[in-house]
Amino acid sequence: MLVEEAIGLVIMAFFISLLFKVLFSCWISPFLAHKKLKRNGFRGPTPSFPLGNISEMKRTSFGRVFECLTHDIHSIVFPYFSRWQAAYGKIFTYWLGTEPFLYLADPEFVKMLSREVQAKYWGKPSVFKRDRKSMFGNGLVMAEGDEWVRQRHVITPAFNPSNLKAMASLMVESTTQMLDRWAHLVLSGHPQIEVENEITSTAGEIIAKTSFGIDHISGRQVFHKLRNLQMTLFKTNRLVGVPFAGILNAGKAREAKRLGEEIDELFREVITARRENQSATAAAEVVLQNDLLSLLLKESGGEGKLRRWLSTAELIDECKTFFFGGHETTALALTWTLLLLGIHTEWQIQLRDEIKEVLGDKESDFDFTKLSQLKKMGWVMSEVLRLYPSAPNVQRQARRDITVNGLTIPNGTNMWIDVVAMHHDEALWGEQVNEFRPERFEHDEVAGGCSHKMGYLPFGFGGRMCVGRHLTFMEYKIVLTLILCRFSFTLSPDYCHSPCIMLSLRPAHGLPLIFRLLEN
Ligand code: HEM
Repeated sequence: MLVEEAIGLVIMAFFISLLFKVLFSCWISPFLAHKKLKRNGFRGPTPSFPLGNISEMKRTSFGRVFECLTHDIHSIVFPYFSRWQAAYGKIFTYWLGTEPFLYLADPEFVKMLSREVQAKYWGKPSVFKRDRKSMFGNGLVMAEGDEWVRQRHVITPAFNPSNLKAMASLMVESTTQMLDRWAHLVLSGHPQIEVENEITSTAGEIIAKTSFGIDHISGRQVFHKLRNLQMTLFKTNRLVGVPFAGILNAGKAREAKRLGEEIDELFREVITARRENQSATAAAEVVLQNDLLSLLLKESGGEGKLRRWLSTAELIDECKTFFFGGHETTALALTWTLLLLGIHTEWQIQLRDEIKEVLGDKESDFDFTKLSQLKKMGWVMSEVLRLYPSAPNVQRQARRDITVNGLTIPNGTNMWIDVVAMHHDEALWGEQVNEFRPERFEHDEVAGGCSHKMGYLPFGFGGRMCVGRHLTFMEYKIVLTLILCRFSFTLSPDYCHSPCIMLSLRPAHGLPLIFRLLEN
């Protein structure tokens, strides 16, 4: 009898402690954090627990088609932030489930924050780390502290322009295959092409080739599984930040986990084969492939904190990070560029003239080391990333209490820097803020004449700024040059303007363009 009573008491104690934990994480802890943020001077829409402000955020115009082709997109893609900005200004708090977020669209505040916290001491929101674990693992995007410093030191040299140059031929190869397909379609009487999918899969192929090589059979399988994983994760309607919400999507979560494990296993094979190959050819100091994985494998040595070496598990996470961080962002920059050039055909002519002047007449003789001389193309890219930034926000998490301008941001608060809002802020850019005017970058290549240097952040800021941006510059210029040399294009009447956010900023209904082959 005594034993039974004891067991009963243990079970009861277990359930009481579980109940307390649930109550604490779903209600007490968020309630205290909410009070603290209010006490520290931050206002914002009232949350309900455990959903926070998610209900209002779900009421978006996702997929709605806009009659007029406006570039004034902030209230389209972030209607809830736009409403809350009108009520609370450019700095306010909101809640994703039980996670507090500080919304920032004030460049001066971001500048002060950046001065206050060095890159190494920034956190990345734990809630997103958990949610996107199968995509990024503990790779560079999610790493923090000394781990981040070590990874960044090993990875940065791989993105040196001299290393990247060797990848130009991989980019030309994939792009040419895509353009041959387009030429065939045009010649067979189908000049209308849906370019978003085309560009995204070509950019996926380019990033896979430049990151880990896909000629090897395992590399190709990894590429297809990575694409599947992305579809699985982002087709799910998830309640990020809401405790136990994963249970509602258990099937999808299991599928993502399974795909993640299969991808890791395939990468392990690719990496093991490379390591074996590498040691076999070490004496001859041969780099077998011109990709990032080969360069990272070459970067080894040191111990402890200064260990300039990535384990197989770390290399797997970095390859996944490059794939997910690098291909859609670049593909969307190109897609939005084609939209804008399809409308502003005078810029197609200007860019073609520039290509002729810098690279000459013959595509087969192009010297891609001269890409940096394509200045106007650089302005076009910057202007496209201003109006339609592929990465629409930058995220951080406080790892200690941070005081800025007399306001204390409590430890653990997530920060959401709204890049779309700052890039469309009339107070920063003037009356013509929503017009496509690449020439604004002519006399100010870095900030396009924005009245605050932190008002233009397509690649983030501070020490955590995008490590892959030079690869993007190169890929963007190569792909666009090859397109412009073979085709002229206009926007199809079938295009439906509907910018939306699905992790990145994309056209919800794709981008159909009408192509015409140029005579050489
Ligand atoms: C148009 C193309 C791209 C855009 C708009 C973009 C944007 C960004 C942004 C906004 C960040 C966050 C910066 C911050 O937190 O301050 C970032 C980080 C990062 N990006 Fe990119 N990116 C692009 C292309 C690429 C490519 C091609 C790669 C790699 C192949 C890449 C790899 C990374 C990595 C690894 C980080 C994490 C850096 C760190 O935290 O130290 N990105 N990117």
